[in-house]
Amino acid sequence: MTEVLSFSGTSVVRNGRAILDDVNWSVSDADRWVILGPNGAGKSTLLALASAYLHPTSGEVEVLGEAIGTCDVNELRPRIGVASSEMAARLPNTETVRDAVLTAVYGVTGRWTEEYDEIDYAQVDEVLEQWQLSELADRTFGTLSDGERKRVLIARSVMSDPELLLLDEPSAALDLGSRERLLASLTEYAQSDFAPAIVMVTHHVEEIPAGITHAMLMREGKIMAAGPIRDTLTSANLEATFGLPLEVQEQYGRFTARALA
Ligand SMILES: Nc1ncnc2c1ncn2[C@@H]1O[C@H](COP(=O)(O)OP(=O)(O)OP(=O)(O)O)[C@@H](O)[C@H]1O
Repeated sequence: MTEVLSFSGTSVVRNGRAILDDVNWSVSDADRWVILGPNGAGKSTLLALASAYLHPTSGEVEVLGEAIGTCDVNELRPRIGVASSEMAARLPNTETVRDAVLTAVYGVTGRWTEEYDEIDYAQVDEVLEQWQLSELADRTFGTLSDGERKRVLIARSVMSDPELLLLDEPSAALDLGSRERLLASLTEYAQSDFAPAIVMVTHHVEEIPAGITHAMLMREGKIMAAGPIRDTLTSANLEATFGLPLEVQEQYGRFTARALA
């Protein structure tokens, strides 16, 4: 097992407040993590560190064996796949689905004069097929439904065979059918031998695909609980994290949670 993420004593301070507070966490290449926590808990800040877009105020962050602050992030970032709403906002609406995925090879958005090899074209076709996008390959990004856009973002994030995959709310705002189809694809991907380490953020336990192995619960910049998912995603831990009595249930590797009356 190789360690792909290591946080030790990591804090991020903004306006005198620790928005991430003394976090110690490690992710190995076989892990698939979900991060949950109330609004403002620090989940996006954690992902920004993991994607090498933010430096800690104190403590250390190592990503794929490179220490943030001393390494060349431009060499590191292409090794990390990121699917987030920020990435969606950067993709031009006029870009075709094929090019929106293909341009991940150079880490750019908006195809211009870059040259691609046969192997890139073969790879893009394979990835589009894997994420059920082949029929949409020539459609422009701006004409897609929310569910289709989410698929494009994930396809793009896996296009260059990343060593670490970060998914920020991959199924947020999807209708039930689109969510379930996306979760089935994510489950298949997460359980495949070629998948990298995965860290996904979500607001709802119902949006955790089967195949996720570990969970972290955050509140006010701190880790409330972290470890193997069944040990971590307990009613007591969720109650402490979200501040109300909650009951969590698991069936067939999927979770549900509801407030206790
Ligand atoms: N640049 C900044 N300056 C000041 N405060 C910030 C800054 N960036 C984030 N914060 C604050 O840090 C806290 C954590 O933010 P973060 O976006 O990481 O939370 P989150 O768990 O992702 O929240 P959400 O679920 O709402 O997306 C929030 O209170 C936010 O307002």
